Amino acid sequence: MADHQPTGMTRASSAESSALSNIDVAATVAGAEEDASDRVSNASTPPTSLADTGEMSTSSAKKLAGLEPVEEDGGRRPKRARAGPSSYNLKKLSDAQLPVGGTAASSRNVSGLTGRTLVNSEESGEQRQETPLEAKTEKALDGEWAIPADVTPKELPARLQRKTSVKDRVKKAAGKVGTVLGKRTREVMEAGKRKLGRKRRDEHDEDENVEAEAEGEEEKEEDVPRWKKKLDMGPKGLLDELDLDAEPASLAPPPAKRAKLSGKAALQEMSQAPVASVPLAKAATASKHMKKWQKEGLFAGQDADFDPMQPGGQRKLQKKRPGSSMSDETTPAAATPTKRSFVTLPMFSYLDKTRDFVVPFDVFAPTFKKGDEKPKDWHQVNRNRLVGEAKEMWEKSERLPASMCVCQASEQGDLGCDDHCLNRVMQYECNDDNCNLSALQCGNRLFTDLAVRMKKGGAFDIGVEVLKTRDRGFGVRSCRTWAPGQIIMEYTGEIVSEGECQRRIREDYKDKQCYYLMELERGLIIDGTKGSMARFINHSCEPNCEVRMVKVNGTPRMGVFAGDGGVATGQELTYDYNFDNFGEKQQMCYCGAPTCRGYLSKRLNAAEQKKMARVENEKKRKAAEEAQRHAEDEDRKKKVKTDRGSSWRGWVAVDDPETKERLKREKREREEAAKSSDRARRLAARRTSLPASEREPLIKKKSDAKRKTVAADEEMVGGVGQNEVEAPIEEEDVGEDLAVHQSTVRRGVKGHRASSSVSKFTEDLPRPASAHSTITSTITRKTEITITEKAEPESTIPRLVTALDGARNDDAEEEIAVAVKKQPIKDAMKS
Ligand SMILES: C[S@@+](CC[C@H](N)C(=O)[O-])C[C@H]1O[C@@H](n2cnc3c(N)ncnc32)[C@H](O)[C@@H]1O
Repeated sequence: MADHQPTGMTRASSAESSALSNIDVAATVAGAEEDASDRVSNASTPPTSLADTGEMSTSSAKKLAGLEPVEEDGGRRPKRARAGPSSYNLKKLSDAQLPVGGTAASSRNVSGLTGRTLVNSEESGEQRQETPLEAKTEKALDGEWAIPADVTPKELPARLQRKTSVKDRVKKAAGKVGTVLGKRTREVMEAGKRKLGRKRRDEHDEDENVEAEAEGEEEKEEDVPRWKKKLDMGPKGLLDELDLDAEPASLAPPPAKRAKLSGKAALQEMSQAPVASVPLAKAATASKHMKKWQKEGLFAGQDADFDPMQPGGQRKLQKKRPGSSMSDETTPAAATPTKRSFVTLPMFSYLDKTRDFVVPFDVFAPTFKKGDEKPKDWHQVNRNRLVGEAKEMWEKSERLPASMCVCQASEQGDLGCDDHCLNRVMQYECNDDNCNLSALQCGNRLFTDLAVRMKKGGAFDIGVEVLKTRDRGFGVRSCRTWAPGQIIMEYTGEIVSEGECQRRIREDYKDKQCYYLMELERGLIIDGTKGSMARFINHSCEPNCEVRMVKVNGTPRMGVFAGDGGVATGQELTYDYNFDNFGEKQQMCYCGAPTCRGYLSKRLNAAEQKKMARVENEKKRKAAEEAQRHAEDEDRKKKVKTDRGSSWRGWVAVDDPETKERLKREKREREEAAKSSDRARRLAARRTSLPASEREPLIKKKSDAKRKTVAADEEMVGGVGQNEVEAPIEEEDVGEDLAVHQSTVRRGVKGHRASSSVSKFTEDLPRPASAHSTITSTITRKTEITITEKAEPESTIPRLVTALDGARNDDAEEEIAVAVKKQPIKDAMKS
């Protein structure tokens, strides 16, 4: 674009080059737009809203801008111009009168009239009288704004260039969201108009503003009329979002709380792995209703080019000191801003460039939530303590001479002392005595890094938290990312001897479900019962961490390091326990890994694994065979069932010990019943062969009240008929065989009580289907039978039965019953 634009062109470009200008144009009703173009062509009335600002403002502004020739009507605005929207805007004004040594866009001053504008006017050689207002304005403007004409836009101070970029960005953004923005802006405009009220008042306000501007004062927020604030902000703060009114850094008033970062700085900050000592950043604005923002969290610990899925990337990271606080902040590698590789939210890049954008605090907060269960009986101790004889053992132990590594500093800026470092191989941490590299160059000072992080003590420095798992007790979750090989924490506790450890298992921890014992060195064990958070790390057969011993200044220490794949935010930390089982019973493993060994057991070497695989295969083969057999059995059973018809109830699973036992019992009972029945039959047969006189009464009634019942029962018994009465009770049978006897007798009685040497017995028996069923149904009831003497001759009962039988016939049933009632049974028997 040329340095100077024709009037119409300037306005057009101004409208294009600013989102706000676009908005204004869009907000203007179609008719107004037509009018505007008319006005441009006539050059009598400027096509911007400036034209609507009334006499004073129009004249002064136009003159200032050098855009307006002589007004034909003496400064009075044409009527139709008045009908346009009252969207006077300082930015538009400033855009309208640009450019010096660059495009309108590149030199727009968002604060309104610029010193540059005035200088340009002069430089352009316009011969006109400087008005008092112009003079006043020029005087008030900062000298900094007077830019020599030969300065190209590229040479402009950064803050001025920034304006250009804001404009460009806004233009771009406005173009993208054109329709939405246009619609919203129209709404904003309408809202503004409604608020404005009467036009005259508007004009008055606008004039005031122009004057205030001309005073050369920067537009302070409090000075801006309320209507303008509303107009600019919109009801939803739309324009504020776009930050169009941003002042150049040097001119803007100091921020309320925190200086805004430039887009580049913000990008740089975000792209670097924050080490994180500030869990909660201060609110971005002074308003207490504003959301609080967390400075880090989601990407904490994540280097910009960290991608665990890329093996190449991992190696690269491993070469640097991975994610350590020192590497983040001080190493040359970390100081270089790197490109972010993670996927960002769609609007992120835009916000990132224009705002101090931070991750909302509640995206991932490493804190206990209300109601989360906390571990009990945990005495946290973050450093090792030698206990008992371990102390002496430690003092007596042989100290190896300090090794010296020969690593060289990397020319590419990567960290030295990598996997080939002699100290590293010997599990020694480098220090100034055993390493030639400086702390910043050496990659084998992980415990030193850890100490720095722990000293900071922020939530993201610690970076892990204890949480309850579903099925494995408590576990440890990561609240940030950890690069491969990075130290996460130290496993600390009481260092005890092996003997003491055994004693504790036997005595102190005999009722405990979990042990927190970890072998440190031969003969020395760390008991993490009183120890660090690392004691809560669970086992996995496919872990994401490893636990290693490192000698730090000669002292063995146990560290938890991120595995080869790194650890992502929110993952549970796990390592392979390689469990030495203290008890007989093996613990089931619930790690859920595809290659889970099934138990918390020792890791096997190759030969053991082979053997194990063989055993497993054998097991599988057997299981398959068994399944096959089972399927065949099922088929067979099905076939048999169908062959036998529908009444067949199926086989009994004799494999079941309970069923087996039941079947045996039932069989035994059946046999015994049959035996008793045979015997009863035999005896009955013998009894019936005896004469009645030889039969002695066996049963006597206890009381009169019972007599009837007994008699009735006896009668019923008799009624059953000789053939069915098969239950003489033998002397030895009394009591022990009573159940069998009763069941075979089928008396149709409800119950009997046998006293004397006989046990009590009550049973429901089915009524006999005999010819006397009508009678028996009337007399069936609970009966007490007393067997008078144990040593009753075996023939007594059959005799009694016989007696009744003898008296029995269909016609005499009632009489017999009555007769029995009236006399003692003994007599009845005799008679
Ligand atoms: C050192 S503790 C780990 C912390 C433990 N979860 C707690 O709540 O204190 C080891 C015990 O955790 C349980 N555990 C750890 N990893 C497990 C896994 N993968 N499957 C089942 N249990 C596990 C076992 O009971 C084991 O004895």
